Amino acid sequence: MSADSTLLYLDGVSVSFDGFRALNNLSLVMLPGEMRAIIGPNGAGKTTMMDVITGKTRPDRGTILFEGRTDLTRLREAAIANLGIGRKFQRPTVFEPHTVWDNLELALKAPRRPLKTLTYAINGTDRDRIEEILAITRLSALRDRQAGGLSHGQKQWLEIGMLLAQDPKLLLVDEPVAGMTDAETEQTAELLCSIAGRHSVIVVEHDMTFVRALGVKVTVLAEGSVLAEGSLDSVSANAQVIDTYLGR
Ligand SMILES: Nc1ncnc2c1ncn2[C@@H]1O[C@H](COP(=O)(O)OP(=O)(O)OP(=O)(O)O)[C@@H](O)[C@H]1O
Repeated sequence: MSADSTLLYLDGVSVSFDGFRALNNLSLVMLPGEMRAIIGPNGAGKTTMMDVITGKTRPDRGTILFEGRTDLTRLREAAIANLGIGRKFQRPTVFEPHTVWDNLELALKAPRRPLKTLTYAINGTDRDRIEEILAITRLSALRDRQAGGLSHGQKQWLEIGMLLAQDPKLLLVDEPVAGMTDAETEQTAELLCSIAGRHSVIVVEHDMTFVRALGVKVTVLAEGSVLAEGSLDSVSANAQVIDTYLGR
């Protein structure tokens, strides 16, 4: 596929650590607005893939293009974040002493926004955007609650909301449902489905119930390369995927 119409284009990306190939000729294409689930065994290279996209790790070789033209391998982490690539790590990092609303307001003011000034005052548009994010993340009723008092799942949603406040074009989400209840897991799938389209989303997750609930194309990584790609049903029926990851 030509890179022109893609949001993210990885071609032949390799990374070695002390001679060990964490990514091995990895190629992957994401379209604007697409959500993709990445699965694979421990050590398959999922985190390393996120690291090369966000500039935390430099690939030894290969092409990584954003919006078909920006070469991410030449940019630093902050510059990549400024292009509109947001990342959510596994553990929630919200400002615990602050309220849910204040966390979202702080995120709106954070550096990605060109309007940031010391005299920033919240305007109606920002207020509407916070209301919208509260509704998406199901936190409207908890707006005045201290973030530290939220459940683990609610903290994860708040952090996703804080990333949404920065209006990313691409959101990378690492194991969002680890430690969540079944109900929270289901709600997280709904939340991510509701933001796909407006944002592209890459979700790394081991929880197959959650991946099924997302209902999106799945990429299976193993030994630093793509082992299979397609619907969860099709990759689950793939003999190599069963042998390497899902088990018989
Ligand atoms: N900075 C590093 N130095 C040395 N080896 C590393 C480094 N980062 C990753 N690796 C190795 O690269 C391989 C891929 O690791 P990675 O964390 O990307 O896998 P993963 O698919 O995210 O695994 P998991 O599901 O356990 O999170 C592993 O064998 C890991 O030990």
